[in-house]
Amino acid sequence: MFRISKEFHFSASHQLEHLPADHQCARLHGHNYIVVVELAAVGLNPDGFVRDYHDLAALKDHIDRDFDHRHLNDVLACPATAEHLAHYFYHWARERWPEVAAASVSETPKTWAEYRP
Ligand SMILES: Nc1nc2c(c(=O)[nH]1)N=C([C@H](O)[C@H](O)COP(=O)(O)OP(=O)(O)OP(=O)(O)O)CN2
Ligand SMILES: [Zn+2]
Repeated sequence: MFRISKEFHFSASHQLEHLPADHQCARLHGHNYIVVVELAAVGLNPDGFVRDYHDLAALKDHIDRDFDHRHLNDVLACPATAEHLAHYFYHWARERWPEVAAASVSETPKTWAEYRP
């Protein structure tokens, strides 16, 4: 199995309003997010790729347009946790590229959430 991944960055605010008021993440705050999308294939295409990294430019465009410097509570229909973001980016990418196997989101240098069906 071959696996490739590409990383995307954006900065955004969020507020986890469902958490208790004394939880720090119930306050308005922001992160420098990292999104990693992983693609996998048993064989390579004639170019020797799982898929050309360049094909993933549409995800960068989507992130730049709809996530970067946005308030994520206004973007997602569910609480903007790292888990929900990973789930969202997995499905967005998988609808376009069948090799997509997982998506991960980091909010801080110490935390990662992954969605992998
Ligand atoms: N499972 C999850 N837990 C938390 C999420 C999340 O999306 N999924 N999000 C938050 C906050 O939004 C934020 O990310 C704070 O994370 P935390 O690791 O607590 O950040 P700190 O920098 O304060 O961490 P310390 O190492 O404790 O300083 C919270 N939890
Ligand atoms: Zn946060």
